[in-house]
Amino acid sequence: MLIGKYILSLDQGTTSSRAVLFDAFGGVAGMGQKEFKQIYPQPGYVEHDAVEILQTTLYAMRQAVQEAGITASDIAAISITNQRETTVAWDAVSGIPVCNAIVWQCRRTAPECERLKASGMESYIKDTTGLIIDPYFSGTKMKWILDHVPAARELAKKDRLRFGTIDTWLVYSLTDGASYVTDVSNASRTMLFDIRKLCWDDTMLKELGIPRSALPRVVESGELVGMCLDSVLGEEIPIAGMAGDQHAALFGQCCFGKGMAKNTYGTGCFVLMNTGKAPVKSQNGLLTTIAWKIGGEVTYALEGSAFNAGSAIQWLRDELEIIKTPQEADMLAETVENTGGVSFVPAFTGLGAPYWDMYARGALLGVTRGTKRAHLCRAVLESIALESFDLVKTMEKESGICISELRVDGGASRSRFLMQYQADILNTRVCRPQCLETTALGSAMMAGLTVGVWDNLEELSSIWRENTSFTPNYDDSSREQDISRWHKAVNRSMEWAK
Ligand SMILES: Nc1ncnc2c1ncn2[C@@H]1O[C@H](COP(=O)(O)OP(=O)(O)O)[C@@H](O)[C@H]1O
Ligand SMILES: O=P(O)(O)OC[C@H](O)CO
Repeated sequence: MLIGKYILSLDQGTTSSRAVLFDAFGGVAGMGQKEFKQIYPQPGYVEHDAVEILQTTLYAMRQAVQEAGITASDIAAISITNQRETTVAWDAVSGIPVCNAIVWQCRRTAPECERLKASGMESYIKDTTGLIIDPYFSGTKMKWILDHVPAARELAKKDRLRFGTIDTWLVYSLTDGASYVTDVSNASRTMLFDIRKLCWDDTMLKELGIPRSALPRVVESGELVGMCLDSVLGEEIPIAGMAGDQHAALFGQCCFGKGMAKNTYGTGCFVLMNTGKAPVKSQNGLLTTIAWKIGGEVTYALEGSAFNAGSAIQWLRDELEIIKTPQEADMLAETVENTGGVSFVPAFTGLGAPYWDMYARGALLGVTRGTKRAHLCRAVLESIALESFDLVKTMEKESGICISELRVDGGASRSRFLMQYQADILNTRVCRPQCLETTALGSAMMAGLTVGVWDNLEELSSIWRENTSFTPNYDDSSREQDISRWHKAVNRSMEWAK
Protein backbone atom coordinates (compact mmCIF):
# COMPACT_ATOMS: atom_id res chain seq x y z
CA MET A 1 0.00 0.00 0.00
CA LEU A 2 1.31 3.40 -0.98
CA ILE A 3 0.15 5.70 1.85
CA GLY A 4 0.01 9.45 1.25
CA LYS A 5 -0.97 9.21 -2.40
CA TYR A 6 -4.46 9.67 -3.83
CA ILE A 7 -6.41 8.39 -6.82
CA LEU A 8 -8.76 10.81 -8.56
CA SER A 9 -11.65 8.77 -9.89
CA LEU A 10 -13.91 10.33 -12.54
CA ASP A 11 -17.41 8.83 -12.51
CA GLN A 12 -19.20 10.21 -15.52
CA GLY A 13 -22.84 9.12 -14.95
CA THR A 14 -26.07 9.59 -16.88
CA THR A 15 -27.27 12.53 -14.81
CA SER A 16 -24.11 13.98 -13.31
CA SER A 17 -20.34 14.08 -13.63
CA ARG A 18 -18.56 13.25 -10.39
CA ALA A 19 -14.96 13.16 -9.28
CA VAL A 20 -13.99 11.38 -6.09
CA LEU A 21 -10.55 11.56 -4.53
CA PHE A 22 -9.68 8.36 -2.64
CA ASP A 23 -6.85 7.83 -0.17
CA ALA A 24 -4.97 4.54 0.12
CA PHE A 25 -7.49 3.26 2.72
CA GLY A 26 -10.40 3.78 0.30
CA GLY A 27 -11.53 6.84 2.26
CA VAL A 28 -13.04 9.82 0.42
CA ALA A 29 -10.73 12.82 0.76
CA GLY A 30 -12.64 15.12 -1.57
CA MET A 31 -15.51 15.12 -4.01
CA GLY A 32 -16.92 17.21 -6.84
CA GLN A 33 -20.19 16.80 -8.69
CA LYS A 34 -22.18 18.64 -11.32
CA GLU A 35 -25.44 17.71 -13.02
CA PHE A 36 -25.88 18.39 -16.73
CA LYS A 37 -28.72 18.79 -19.21
CA GLN A 38 -30.84 15.85 -20.32
CA ILE A 39 -31.98 16.54 -23.87
CA TYR A 40 -35.23 14.95 -25.11
CA PRO A 41 -35.65 16.16 -28.73
CA GLN A 42 -38.69 13.92 -29.28
CA PRO A 43 -40.42 11.00 -27.52
CA GLY A 44 -38.02 8.09 -27.07
CA TYR A 45 -34.94 10.17 -27.97
CA VAL A 46 -32.31 10.98 -25.29
CA GLU A 47 -29.19 13.09 -25.93
CA HIS A 48 -26.32 14.71 -24.00
CA ASP A 49 -24.02 17.54 -24.99
CA ALA A 50 -20.55 15.92 -25.02
CA VAL A 51 -18.84 19.28 -24.46
CA GLU A 52 -20.98 19.87 -21.36
CA ILE A 53 -20.01 16.38 -20.18
CA LEU A 54 -16.34 17.35 -20.50
CA GLN A 55 -16.84 20.72 -18.82
CA THR A 56 -18.78 19.28 -15.88
CA THR A 57 -16.08 16.61 -15.49
CA LEU A 58 -13.34 19.27 -15.37
CA TYR A 59 -15.40 21.23 -12.84
CA ALA A 60 -15.86 18.13 -10.65
CA MET A 61 -12.14 17.26 -10.83
CA ARG A 62 -11.08 20.71 -9.67
CA GLN A 63 -13.74 20.80 -6.97
CA ALA A 64 -12.61 17.42 -5.55
CA VAL A 65 -8.97 18.48 -5.40
CA GLN A 66 -9.85 21.83 -3.86
CA GLU A 67 -12.10 20.21 -1.24
CA ALA A 68 -9.29 17.85 -0.23
CA GLY A 69 -6.79 20.69 -0.05
CA ILE A 70 -4.13 18.76 -1.97
CA THR A 71 -2.19 19.43 -5.16
CA ALA A 72 -1.74 17.46 -8.38
CA SER A 73 1.59 16.05 -7.17
CA ASP A 74 -0.29 14.15 -4.42
CA ILE A 75 -2.34 12.29 -7.03
CA ALA A 76 -0.81 8.98 -8.13
CA ALA A 77 -3.29 8.43 -10.96
CA ILE A 78 -6.61 9.33 -12.53
CA SER A 79 -9.20 6.66 -13.30
CA ILE A 80 -12.24 6.93 -15.52
CA THR A 81 -15.56 5.15 -15.24
CA ASN A 82 -18.59 6.07 -17.27
CA GLN A 83 -22.19 5.67 -18.28
CA ARG A 84 -21.80 3.00 -20.95
CA GLU A 85 -23.02 2.74 -24.59
CA THR A 86 -23.62 6.51 -24.91
CA THR A 87 -21.98 7.41 -28.20
CA VAL A 88 -20.01 10.51 -29.18
CA ALA A 89 -18.72 11.31 -32.69
CA TRP A 90 -16.10 13.99 -33.29
CA ASP A 91 -13.61 15.42 -35.74
CA ALA A 92 -10.06 14.13 -35.13
CA VAL A 93 -8.56 17.45 -36.24
CA SER A 94 -10.68 19.96 -34.32
CA GLY A 95 -11.73 17.61 -31.49
CA ILE A 96 -15.26 19.03 -31.85
CA PRO A 97 -18.30 16.70 -31.69
CA VAL A 98 -20.39 16.56 -34.88
CA CYS A 99 -23.69 16.16 -33.00
CA ASN A 100 -25.08 15.56 -29.52
CA ALA A 101 -24.11 12.28 -27.89
CA ILE A 102 -26.78 9.59 -28.31
CA VAL A 103 -27.53 8.29 -24.84
CA TRP A 104 -27.79 4.59 -23.94
CA GLN A 105 -31.50 5.03 -23.17
CA CYS A 106 -32.30 6.44 -26.63
CA ARG A 107 -34.71 4.35 -28.73
CA ARG A 108 -34.12 5.98 -32.13
CA THR A 109 -32.44 2.97 -33.66
CA ALA A 110 -35.39 0.61 -33.13
CA PRO A 111 -35.95 0.33 -36.94
CA GLU A 112 -32.29 -0.59 -37.48
CA CYS A 113 -32.61 -3.22 -34.77
CA GLU A 114 -35.70 -4.63 -36.53
CA ARG A 115 -33.62 -4.86 -39.71
CA LEU A 116 -30.81 -6.70 -37.93
CA LYS A 117 -33.29 -9.15 -36.42
CA ALA A 118 -34.94 -9.74 -39.81
CA SER A 119 -31.55 -10.35 -41.44
CA GLY A 120 -31.01 -13.35 -39.15
CA MET A 121 -28.07 -11.80 -37.24
CA GLU A 122 -29.48 -12.50 -33.77
CA SER A 123 -27.58 -15.63 -32.92
CA TYR A 124 -24.32 -14.40 -34.50
CA ILE A 125 -24.53 -11.20 -32.44
CA LYS A 126 -25.27 -13.11 -29.25
CA ASP A 127 -22.43 -15.58 -29.79
CA THR A 128 -19.85 -12.99 -30.80
CA THR A 129 -20.69 -9.91 -28.77
CA GLY A 130 -22.69 -11.48 -25.90
CA LEU A 131 -25.50 -8.98 -26.52
CA ILE A 132 -29.16 -8.92 -27.52
CA ILE A 133 -30.26 -6.79 -30.46
CA ASP A 134 -31.56 -3.58 -28.91
CA PRO A 135 -31.10 0.19 -29.47
CA TYR A 136 -29.32 0.23 -26.06
CA PHE A 137 -25.92 -0.60 -27.55
CA SER A 138 -23.52 1.76 -29.38
CA GLY A 139 -23.23 0.03 -32.78
CA THR A 140 -26.61 1.07 -34.19
CA LYS A 141 -26.15 4.55 -32.71
CA MET A 142 -22.92 4.94 -34.72
CA LYS A 143 -24.71 3.79 -37.86
CA TRP A 144 -27.51 6.30 -37.18
CA ILE A 145 -24.95 9.11 -36.96
CA LEU A 146 -23.33 8.05 -40.23
CA ASP A 147 -26.75 7.85 -41.91
CA HIS A 148 -28.18 11.12 -40.56
CA VAL A 149 -25.34 13.56 -39.89
CA PRO A 150 -23.75 14.72 -43.19
CA ALA A 151 -20.65 16.10 -41.40
CA ALA A 152 -19.96 12.65 -39.94
CA ARG A 153 -20.10 11.04 -43.39
CA GLU A 154 -17.77 13.67 -44.82
CA LEU A 155 -15.26 13.19 -42.00
CA ALA A 156 -15.45 9.40 -42.37
CA LYS A 157 -14.47 9.74 -46.06
CA LYS A 158 -11.33 11.62 -44.96
CA ASP A 159 -10.55 9.17 -42.09
CA ARG A 160 -11.14 12.03 -39.67
CA LEU A 161 -14.21 10.70 -37.90
CA ARG A 162 -13.74 9.39 -34.35
CA PHE A 163 -16.42 7.44 -32.50
CA GLY A 164 -16.21 6.76 -28.83
CA THR A 165 -18.08 5.92 -25.68
CA ILE A 166 -17.70 8.47 -22.86
CA ASP A 167 -14.47 6.91 -21.52
CA THR A 168 -12.87 7.38 -24.93
CA TRP A 169 -14.18 10.93 -25.31
CA LEU A 170 -12.84 11.95 -21.89
CA VAL A 171 -9.38 10.37 -22.32
CA TYR A 172 -9.10 11.87 -25.80
CA SER A 173 -10.00 15.31 -24.49
CA LEU A 174 -7.89 15.13 -21.30
CA THR A 175 -4.83 14.12 -23.33
CA ASP A 176 -5.50 16.59 -26.16
CA GLY A 177 -6.00 13.77 -28.67
CA ALA A 178 -2.84 11.86 -27.73
CA SER A 179 -4.77 8.79 -26.49
CA TYR A 180 -7.60 7.32 -28.54
CA VAL A 181 -8.53 4.25 -26.49
CA THR A 182 -11.37 2.36 -24.85
CA ASP A 183 -11.17 -0.50 -22.38
CA VAL A 184 -12.50 -4.03 -22.96
CA SER A 185 -15.52 -3.54 -20.69
CA ASN A 186 -16.73 -0.50 -22.60
CA ALA A 187 -15.91 -2.14 -25.94
CA SER A 188 -18.07 -5.09 -24.95
CA ARG A 189 -21.13 -2.78 -24.92
CA THR A 190 -20.85 -1.64 -28.53
CA MET A 191 -22.21 -4.75 -30.32
CA LEU A 192 -19.05 -4.50 -32.46
CA PHE A 193 -16.61 -6.32 -30.18
CA ASP A 194 -15.74 -10.01 -30.12
CA ILE A 195 -15.75 -10.79 -26.40
CA ARG A 196 -13.73 -14.00 -26.82
CA LYS A 197 -11.07 -12.87 -29.33
CA LEU A 198 -10.98 -9.39 -27.71
CA CYS A 199 -10.99 -7.43 -30.97
CA TRP A 200 -13.39 -5.42 -33.14
CA ASP A 201 -15.45 -7.84 -35.19
CA ASP A 202 -15.17 -7.30 -38.96
CA THR A 203 -18.56 -8.86 -39.71
CA MET A 204 -20.33 -6.41 -37.40
CA LEU A 205 -18.31 -3.44 -38.70
CA LYS A 206 -19.32 -4.37 -42.24
CA GLU A 207 -22.96 -5.02 -41.30
CA LEU A 208 -23.29 -1.55 -39.74
CA GLY A 209 -20.90 0.23 -42.13
CA ILE A 210 -18.57 1.45 -39.38
CA PRO A 211 -15.05 2.32 -40.60
CA ARG A 212 -12.30 0.68 -38.54
CA SER A 213 -10.37 3.99 -38.43
CA ALA A 214 -13.28 5.54 -36.51
CA LEU A 215 -12.84 3.16 -33.58
CA PRO A 216 -10.37 3.40 -30.69
CA ARG A 217 -7.60 0.98 -29.69
CA VAL A 218 -8.82 -1.42 -27.02
CA VAL A 219 -6.87 -1.57 -23.76
CA GLU A 220 -7.06 -3.34 -20.38
CA SER A 221 -9.20 -1.90 -17.56
CA GLY A 222 -6.07 -1.26 -15.52
CA GLU A 223 -3.40 0.13 -17.81
CA LEU A 224 -1.43 3.33 -18.23
CA VAL A 225 -3.21 4.92 -21.20
CA GLY A 226 -1.89 8.49 -21.26
CA MET A 227 -1.12 11.64 -19.33
CA CYS A 228 -3.81 14.13 -18.33
CA LEU A 229 -2.67 17.59 -19.51
CA ASP A 230 -1.03 19.84 -16.93
CA SER A 231 -3.52 22.57 -17.87
CA VAL A 232 -6.24 20.58 -16.06
CA LEU A 233 -4.87 20.38 -12.50
CA GLY A 234 -1.48 22.08 -12.73
CA GLU A 235 0.68 19.01 -13.39
CA GLU A 236 0.55 16.05 -15.73
CA ILE A 237 -1.12 13.02 -14.08
CA PRO A 238 -1.17 9.45 -15.45
CA ILE A 239 -4.54 8.02 -16.47
CA ALA A 240 -4.26 4.41 -15.33
CA GLY A 241 -7.72 2.84 -15.19
CA MET A 242 -10.84 2.76 -17.38
CA ALA A 243 -14.05 0.72 -17.11
CA GLY A 244 -17.78 0.96 -17.68
CA ASP A 245 -19.56 2.09 -14.52
CA GLN A 246 -21.38 -1.18 -13.82
CA HIS A 247 -18.17 -3.17 -14.20
CA ALA A 248 -16.35 -0.76 -11.91
CA ALA A 249 -19.16 -1.10 -9.34
CA LEU A 250 -18.79 -4.91 -9.41
CA PHE A 251 -15.07 -4.40 -8.76
CA GLY A 252 -15.69 -1.75 -6.08
CA GLN A 253 -18.05 -4.13 -4.28
CA CYS A 254 -15.10 -6.56 -4.26
CA CYS A 255 -17.13 -9.18 -6.13
CA PHE A 256 -13.86 -10.82 -7.18
CA GLY A 257 -15.09 -14.39 -6.76
CA LYS A 258 -17.22 -16.36 -9.21
CA GLY A 259 -20.92 -16.14 -8.27
CA MET A 260 -20.68 -12.81 -6.39
CA ALA A 261 -23.23 -10.19 -7.49
CA LYS A 262 -24.23 -6.58 -6.95
CA ASN A 263 -27.09 -4.26 -7.92
CA THR A 264 -26.50 -0.59 -8.67
CA TYR A 265 -29.50 1.77 -8.37
CA GLY A 266 -28.60 4.81 -10.49
CA THR A 267 -30.58 6.16 -13.44
CA GLY A 268 -31.24 2.50 -14.25
CA CYS A 269 -30.66 -0.70 -12.27
CA PHE A 270 -27.93 -3.14 -13.20
CA VAL A 271 -27.36 -6.53 -11.61
CA LEU A 272 -23.97 -8.03 -12.48
CA MET A 273 -22.59 -11.40 -11.44
CA ASN A 274 -18.94 -12.40 -11.75
CA THR A 275 -18.88 -15.61 -13.83
CA GLY A 276 -15.13 -16.16 -13.80
CA LYS A 277 -12.70 -16.69 -16.64
CA ALA A 278 -15.13 -17.96 -19.30
CA PRO A 279 -18.15 -16.23 -20.84
CA VAL A 280 -21.52 -17.80 -19.95
CA LYS A 281 -24.09 -17.66 -22.75
CA SER A 282 -27.50 -16.61 -21.44
CA GLN A 283 -30.68 -18.46 -22.35
CA ASN A 284 -32.91 -16.12 -20.36
CA GLY A 285 -32.40 -12.60 -21.65
CA LEU A 286 -29.26 -11.65 -19.74
CA LEU A 287 -26.19 -10.14 -21.37
CA THR A 288 -22.75 -11.72 -21.43
CA THR A 289 -20.17 -9.04 -20.90
CA ILE A 290 -16.53 -8.53 -20.00
CA ALA A 291 -16.29 -7.54 -16.34
CA TRP A 292 -12.69 -6.32 -16.65
CA LYS A 293 -9.24 -7.23 -17.92
CA ILE A 294 -6.48 -6.72 -15.40
CA GLY A 295 -2.92 -8.05 -15.44
CA GLY A 296 -3.58 -9.83 -18.74
CA GLU A 297 -6.54 -11.83 -17.31
CA VAL A 298 -10.10 -11.40 -18.48
CA THR A 299 -13.03 -11.83 -16.07
CA TYR A 300 -16.54 -12.20 -17.49
CA ALA A 301 -19.94 -11.29 -16.05
CA LEU A 302 -23.62 -11.86 -16.64
CA GLU A 303 -25.74 -8.74 -16.56
CA GLY A 304 -29.40 -7.93 -16.09
CA SER A 305 -30.15 -4.34 -17.12
CA ALA A 306 -33.27 -2.29 -16.29
CA PHE A 307 -33.27 1.06 -18.09
CA ASN A 308 -35.15 3.20 -15.59
CA ALA A 309 -34.92 3.25 -11.81
CA GLY A 310 -33.68 6.47 -10.14
CA SER A 311 -34.91 8.24 -13.29
CA ALA A 312 -38.47 7.45 -12.17
CA ILE A 313 -37.83 9.30 -8.90
CA GLN A 314 -36.45 12.22 -10.94
CA TRP A 315 -39.62 12.08 -13.05
CA LEU A 316 -41.71 12.55 -9.87
CA ARG A 317 -39.53 15.53 -9.05
CA ASP A 318 -38.92 17.18 -12.43
CA GLU A 319 -41.91 16.37 -14.64
CA LEU A 320 -44.78 15.67 -12.21
CA GLU A 321 -43.33 18.09 -9.64
CA ILE A 322 -44.97 16.22 -6.76
CA ILE A 323 -41.78 16.02 -4.70
CA LYS A 324 -38.91 18.45 -4.29
CA THR A 325 -36.17 15.93 -3.45
CA PRO A 326 -35.74 12.14 -3.79
CA GLN A 327 -35.77 11.95 0.04
CA GLU A 328 -39.33 13.32 0.00
CA ALA A 329 -40.48 10.31 -2.06
CA ASP A 330 -39.08 8.06 0.64
CA MET A 331 -40.78 9.99 3.39
CA LEU A 332 -44.15 10.01 1.62
CA ALA A 333 -43.94 6.30 0.80
CA GLU A 334 -43.62 5.54 4.50
CA THR A 335 -46.82 7.49 5.32
CA VAL A 336 -49.09 4.93 3.61
CA GLU A 337 -49.39 1.22 4.35
CA ASN A 338 -49.42 0.18 0.72
CA THR A 339 -49.84 1.63 -2.77
CA GLY A 340 -53.63 1.54 -2.49
CA GLY A 341 -53.73 -0.84 -5.46
CA VAL A 342 -51.58 1.38 -7.71
CA SER A 343 -48.91 -0.27 -9.88
CA PHE A 344 -46.26 1.58 -11.81
CA VAL A 345 -43.97 0.27 -14.56
CA PRO A 346 -40.99 2.57 -15.26
CA ALA A 347 -40.68 1.60 -18.93
CA PHE A 348 -40.07 5.20 -20.14
CA THR A 349 -37.56 3.96 -22.72
CA GLY A 350 -38.75 0.38 -23.18
CA LEU A 351 -37.97 -2.65 -21.06
CA GLY A 352 -34.57 -4.29 -20.74
CA ALA A 353 -33.87 -7.68 -19.18
CA PRO A 354 -35.50 -10.10 -19.17
CA TYR A 355 -38.27 -8.71 -21.45
CA TRP A 356 -36.29 -6.75 -24.08
CA ASP A 357 -39.27 -4.86 -25.44
CA MET A 358 -38.12 -1.68 -27.18
CA TYR A 359 -41.77 -0.61 -27.62
CA ALA A 360 -42.87 -0.91 -23.98
CA ARG A 361 -43.68 2.41 -22.30
CA GLY A 362 -44.34 3.56 -18.76
CA ALA A 363 -47.63 2.47 -17.18
CA LEU A 364 -49.58 3.69 -14.17
CA LEU A 365 -52.43 1.34 -13.31
CA GLY A 366 -55.03 0.89 -10.60
CA VAL A 367 -55.50 4.61 -9.97
CA THR A 368 -58.69 5.53 -8.11
CA ARG A 369 -60.21 8.81 -6.92
CA GLY A 370 -58.57 8.11 -3.57
CA THR A 371 -55.02 7.81 -4.97
CA LYS A 372 -52.69 10.27 -3.27
CA ARG A 373 -49.18 11.33 -4.21
CA ALA A 374 -47.89 9.18 -1.34
CA HIS A 375 -49.36 6.11 -3.08
CA LEU A 376 -47.73 7.15 -6.33
CA CYS A 377 -44.33 7.67 -4.66
CA ARG A 378 -44.62 4.29 -2.98
CA ALA A 379 -45.60 2.60 -6.28
CA VAL A 380 -42.58 4.17 -8.03
CA LEU A 381 -40.14 3.03 -5.32
CA GLU A 382 -41.68 -0.44 -5.23
CA SER A 383 -41.41 -0.72 -9.03
CA ILE A 384 -37.63 -0.27 -8.77
CA ALA A 385 -37.38 -3.17 -6.33
CA LEU A 386 -39.77 -5.28 -8.41
CA GLU A 387 -37.81 -4.83 -11.64
CA SER A 388 -34.66 -5.70 -9.68
CA PHE A 389 -36.49 -8.79 -8.40
CA ASP A 390 -36.92 -9.90 -12.03
CA LEU A 391 -33.20 -9.32 -12.70
CA VAL A 392 -32.03 -11.21 -9.62
CA LYS A 393 -34.38 -14.17 -10.20
CA THR A 394 -33.32 -14.41 -13.85
CA MET A 395 -29.68 -14.29 -12.77
CA GLU A 396 -30.23 -17.10 -10.27
CA LYS A 397 -32.02 -19.23 -12.88
CA GLU A 398 -29.28 -18.64 -15.43
CA SER A 399 -26.33 -19.27 -13.14
CA GLY A 400 -27.84 -21.91 -10.89
CA ILE A 401 -26.44 -19.85 -8.00
CA CYS A 402 -28.70 -18.55 -5.24
CA ILE A 403 -27.80 -14.94 -4.42
CA SER A 404 -27.84 -15.15 -0.64
CA GLU A 405 -26.74 -11.57 -0.11
CA LEU A 406 -27.25 -8.67 -2.52
CA ARG A 407 -24.61 -5.95 -2.34
CA VAL A 408 -26.13 -2.60 -3.36
CA ASP A 409 -24.92 0.86 -4.31
CA GLY A 410 -25.79 3.86 -6.51
CA GLY A 411 -27.75 7.04 -5.75
CA ALA A 412 -31.15 5.45 -5.14
CA SER A 413 -29.69 2.85 -2.74
CA ARG A 414 -29.77 5.75 -0.23
CA SER A 415 -33.52 5.17 0.00
CA ARG A 416 -34.21 3.24 3.21
CA PHE A 417 -37.73 2.39 2.06
CA LEU A 418 -36.51 1.01 -1.28
CA MET A 419 -33.76 -1.11 0.29
CA GLN A 420 -36.10 -2.58 2.92
CA TYR A 421 -38.72 -3.37 0.28
CA GLN A 422 -35.99 -4.90 -1.89
CA ALA A 423 -35.04 -7.26 0.93
CA ASP A 424 -38.74 -8.02 1.56
CA ILE A 425 -39.61 -8.78 -2.05
CA LEU A 426 -36.47 -10.87 -2.68
CA ASN A 427 -36.64 -12.51 0.74
CA THR A 428 -32.88 -11.96 0.78
CA ARG A 429 -30.50 -9.88 2.88
CA VAL A 430 -29.57 -6.60 1.19
CA CYS A 431 -26.29 -5.15 2.23
CA ARG A 432 -25.19 -1.55 1.72
CA PRO A 433 -21.49 -0.71 2.06
CA GLN A 434 -19.98 2.24 3.87
CA CYS A 435 -18.84 3.81 0.62
CA LEU A 436 -21.84 4.36 -1.66
CA GLU A 437 -19.53 5.75 -4.36
CA THR A 438 -18.73 2.15 -5.21
CA THR A 439 -18.45 2.79 -8.94
CA ALA A 440 -15.82 5.47 -8.38
CA LEU A 441 -14.06 3.31 -5.80
CA GLY A 442 -13.91 0.29 -8.15
CA SER A 443 -12.42 2.42 -10.88
CA ALA A 444 -9.90 3.93 -8.43
CA MET A 445 -8.96 0.41 -7.35
CA MET A 446 -8.20 -0.54 -10.96
CA ALA A 447 -5.92 2.46 -11.43
CA GLY A 448 -4.43 1.99 -7.97
CA LEU A 449 -3.41 -1.56 -8.84
CA THR A 450 -1.77 -0.26 -12.01
CA VAL A 451 0.35 2.38 -10.31
CA GLY A 452 1.08 0.44 -7.12
CA VAL A 453 -1.13 2.21 -4.57
CA TRP A 454 -2.50 -1.28 -3.90
CA ASP A 455 -0.73 -4.56 -4.52
CA ASN A 456 -3.43 -7.20 -4.89
CA LEU A 457 -7.12 -8.10 -4.60
CA GLU A 458 -6.78 -9.28 -0.98
CA GLU A 459 -5.60 -5.82 0.00
CA LEU A 460 -8.59 -4.31 -1.83
CA SER A 461 -11.06 -6.68 -0.14
CA SER A 462 -9.93 -5.38 3.24
CA ILE A 463 -11.11 -1.89 2.23
CA TRP A 464 -14.74 -2.98 1.68
CA ARG A 465 -16.99 -2.45 4.74
CA GLU A 466 -20.67 -3.12 5.24
CA ASN A 467 -22.64 -0.19 6.64
CA THR A 468 -26.32 -1.18 6.75
CA SER A 469 -27.99 -4.53 6.34
CA PHE A 470 -31.69 -4.91 5.49
CA THR A 471 -33.28 -8.20 6.50
CA PRO A 472 -36.55 -9.45 4.97
CA ASN A 473 -39.67 -8.83 7.02
CA TYR A 474 -42.70 -9.55 4.81
CA ASP A 475 -45.22 -12.34 4.77
CA ASP A 476 -45.23 -14.81 1.89
CA SER A 477 -48.74 -14.07 0.67
CA SER A 478 -48.17 -10.28 0.45
CA ARG A 479 -44.93 -10.95 -1.42
CA GLU A 480 -46.61 -13.25 -3.91
CA GLN A 481 -49.49 -10.82 -4.39
CA ASP A 482 -47.11 -7.89 -5.10
CA ILE A 483 -45.09 -9.94 -7.58
CA SER A 484 -48.09 -11.21 -9.46
CA ARG A 485 -49.60 -7.69 -9.69
CA TRP A 486 -46.24 -6.41 -10.94
CA HIS A 487 -46.12 -9.00 -13.73
CA LYS A 488 -49.69 -8.16 -14.72
CA ALA A 489 -48.72 -4.49 -14.98
CA VAL A 490 -45.56 -5.29 -16.98
CA ASN A 491 -47.70 -7.20 -19.48
CA ARG A 492 -50.00 -4.20 -19.93
CA SER A 493 -47.03 -1.90 -20.63
CA MET A 494 -45.53 -4.08 -23.34
CA GLU A 495 -45.53 -3.15 -27.05
CA TRP A 496 -47.36 0.08 -26.19
CA ALA A 497 -45.45 2.23 -28.72
CA LYS A 498 -45.48 -0.33 -31.52
N1 LIG B 1 -31.96 9.82 -1.18
C1 LIG B 1 -32.35 9.26 -2.32
N2 LIG B 1 -33.43 8.44 -2.36
C2 LIG B 1 -33.80 7.87 -3.52
N3 LIG B 1 -33.20 8.09 -4.71
C3 LIG B 1 -32.17 8.90 -4.73
C4 LIG B 1 -31.67 9.53 -3.56
N4 LIG B 1 -30.61 10.27 -3.92
C5 LIG B 1 -30.46 10.11 -5.27
N5 LIG B 1 -31.39 9.29 -5.75
C6 LIG B 1 -31.57 8.86 -7.15
O1 LIG B 1 -30.33 8.39 -7.59
C7 LIG B 1 -30.16 8.67 -8.97
C8 LIG B 1 -28.76 9.15 -9.23
O2 LIG B 1 -27.88 8.14 -8.84
P1 LIG B 1 -26.47 8.04 -9.50
O3 LIG B 1 -25.85 6.80 -8.95
O4 LIG B 1 -25.79 9.33 -9.30
O5 LIG B 1 -26.92 7.84 -11.02
P2 LIG B 1 -26.22 8.12 -12.42
O6 LIG B 1 -24.81 7.60 -12.27
O7 LIG B 1 -27.06 7.31 -13.34
O8 LIG B 1 -26.29 9.58 -12.76
C9 LIG B 1 -31.17 9.71 -9.34
O9 LIG B 1 -31.97 9.18 -10.36
C10 LIG B 1 -31.96 9.98 -8.07
O10 LIG B 1 -33.34 9.92 -8.33
O1 LIG C 1 -25.43 6.25 -15.26
P1 LIG C 1 -25.78 4.99 -14.61
O2 LIG C 1 -25.04 4.80 -13.32
O3 LIG C 1 -27.25 4.77 -14.42
O4 LIG C 1 -25.27 3.80 -15.55
C1 LIG C 1 -25.70 3.72 -16.85
C2 LIG C 1 -25.24 2.44 -17.48
O5 LIG C 1 -23.87 2.35 -17.60
C3 LIG C 1 -25.88 2.22 -18.82
O6 LIG C 1 -25.51 1.02 -19.36
